[in-house]
Amino acid sequence: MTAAAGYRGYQRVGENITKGVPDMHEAIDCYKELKQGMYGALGKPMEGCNQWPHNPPNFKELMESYISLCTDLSRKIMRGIALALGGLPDEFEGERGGDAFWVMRLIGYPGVSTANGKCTPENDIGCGAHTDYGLLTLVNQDEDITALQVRNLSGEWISAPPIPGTFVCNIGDMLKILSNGLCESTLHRVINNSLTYRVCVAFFYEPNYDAAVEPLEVCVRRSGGTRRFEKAVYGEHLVSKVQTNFVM
Ligand SMILES: O=C(O)CCC(=O)C(=O)O
Ligand SMILES: [Fe+2]
Repeated sequence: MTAAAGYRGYQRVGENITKGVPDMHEAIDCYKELKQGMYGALGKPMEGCNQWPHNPPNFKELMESYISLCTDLSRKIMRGIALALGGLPDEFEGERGGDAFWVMRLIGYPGVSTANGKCTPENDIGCGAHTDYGLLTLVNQDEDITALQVRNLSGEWISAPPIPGTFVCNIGDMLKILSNGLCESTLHRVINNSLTYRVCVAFFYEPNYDAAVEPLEVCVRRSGGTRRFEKAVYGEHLVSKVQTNFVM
């Protein structure tokens, strides 16, 4: 994983940083591949090819069909969210999300005994508190380990235990802006206190890379008439986050 590779590929345990603190996880990061020069200077930092392991040989093919299924599912969920917000079903299509960018992280969290060399749980932070950057995240987590926590409105951390056969869906920063705060981008973190290695596949469904994201009129009306957020360019938001996420 290097900046030159468009931040794509494998990162060792401790290489990912959240708010200055190394995270106890390893990961393979993939992003929708951008055609060279497609978004000019805005796209440059994220240009590169995904780095798929050669073993197992069908890995790339399998992940690409997973990405395609997750993209279709996310698009459908976003249509439902658009209706729930009082908008049209295709509110998140066209210039906002018609060419949705995506991110996928295959994450492994060491069990406590290997993470810190001791056998007693020590609350190692697998992934520090953060909000996701885009519209919607589909979190596919190991079914037998509870490690993901979300912060509720009272400021308490509560567990999001895995429910077999389901995804946990996070709302991202861009949906918070578009909905003028009617949807909250929930703060969450991961603490793997189990003795077992935990695997999570997180699929992030994002706006178009160059989308200028601002509160939808219908959401401004429904939330009292005041625009709570300035316009943000998704690609700029992503790059600013990615560039502070790694020690290079
Ligand atoms: O491991 C998890 O359950 C969530 C990971 C996560 O929050 C992220 O990668 O943004
Ligand atoms: Fe997250």
